[in-house]
Amino acid sequence: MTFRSRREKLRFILSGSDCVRPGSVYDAISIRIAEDLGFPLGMFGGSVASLAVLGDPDITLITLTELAEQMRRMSRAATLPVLVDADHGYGNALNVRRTVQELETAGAAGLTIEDTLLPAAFGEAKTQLISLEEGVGKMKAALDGRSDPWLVIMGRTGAASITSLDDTIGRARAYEATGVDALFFTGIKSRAELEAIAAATRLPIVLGGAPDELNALDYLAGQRVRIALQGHAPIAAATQAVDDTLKALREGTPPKNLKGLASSELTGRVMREADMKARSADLLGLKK
Ligand SMILES: O=C([O-])CC(=O)C(=O)O
Ligand SMILES: [Mg+2]
Repeated sequence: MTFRSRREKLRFILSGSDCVRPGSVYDAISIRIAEDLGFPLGMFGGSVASLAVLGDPDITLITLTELAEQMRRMSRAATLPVLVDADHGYGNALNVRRTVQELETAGAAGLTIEDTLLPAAFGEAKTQLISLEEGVGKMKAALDGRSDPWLVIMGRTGAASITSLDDTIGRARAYEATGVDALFFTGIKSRAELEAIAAATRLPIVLGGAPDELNALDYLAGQRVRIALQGHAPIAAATQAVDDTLKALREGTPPKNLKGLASSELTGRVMREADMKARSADLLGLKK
C-alpha cells in the first residue's frame, strides 16, 4: 500500500493558509465515518487509543505495537490522512526512532513526538517535562527514523501549562531548528500566548485543546495555526450509545424498540457493503 497521497494531503494543509478541524478517529468504523463526512484529516489521540484498545486512561499503558496495529487497521479501512499522537515516542530517543519506523509503515500521515516525561515518574503527581536537550534529541531521532520524506513529523510541547511561556518558546525554537515539519502545542491559554509563540517561530502550528478565545478559525489561521483539535467527542458519544443500548437491553427492552441504532444504510456504508458485494460477484461467482 502506498501512503504518499495521504501524506501529501497533510502537507497541503500545513502549507496552506486555512485552519482545519480534524475528526477524532480511533478505529476502522470511526475513520470511515470521518472520511465519508468530508473531514480533511483524522486525529488519532493517545487518549482515545488507550481507551479504544485497552479501555484504560491516558497514562502510557498502551504499547507501540498496539498503537501501530490500530493505526494499520485504520489505514486499511480508509484513505483519510491521519495524524497520530505518538506520545513521547515510547521511550528514549532510540525508541522514538523505532516509533517513527512503525507508524510510517502503519500508514500514519503524520505523528507528534512530545517532550512530556512519560510514564509518570515515581512520587510525582504533576506532569513534568524532559530537558530541552533530550527533547531536541528525540526530534532528531524522529527525523532519522523517517524513510518516507513525505511523512510529517511534528515536535510537540505542553510546556505552556507546565513551565512557562518563555520555556515554550525556547523549546519550540529548538525543535524547529532540528528540521521537524510543524509544531504542536497543548496548554496555550490565551490569544496573547499564541501570538507570542507565533511571532517567535516560523513553522506551521497545530493546537491541542484550547480555551474559547482560541476557537475562531480565521483568527487561528492568521496566527499560522493550520490544524486545531476539538477533543475526542466521537468516542465519548460511542461509549454513551453502548451504555444506553446495553442498559435498555438489560432492562428488557426488545431489540426492535431500541433507540439510536445505526440504520442498515449507515452500517452498510461503513462496511463498504456495495464494494464487497461487487467483489463477491466477481471473485466468488455470486449475484450482485
Ligand atoms: O492529541 C490529542 O488529541 C490530545 C492528546 O494528547 C490525547 O488525546 O491523547
Ligand atoms: Mg496524548
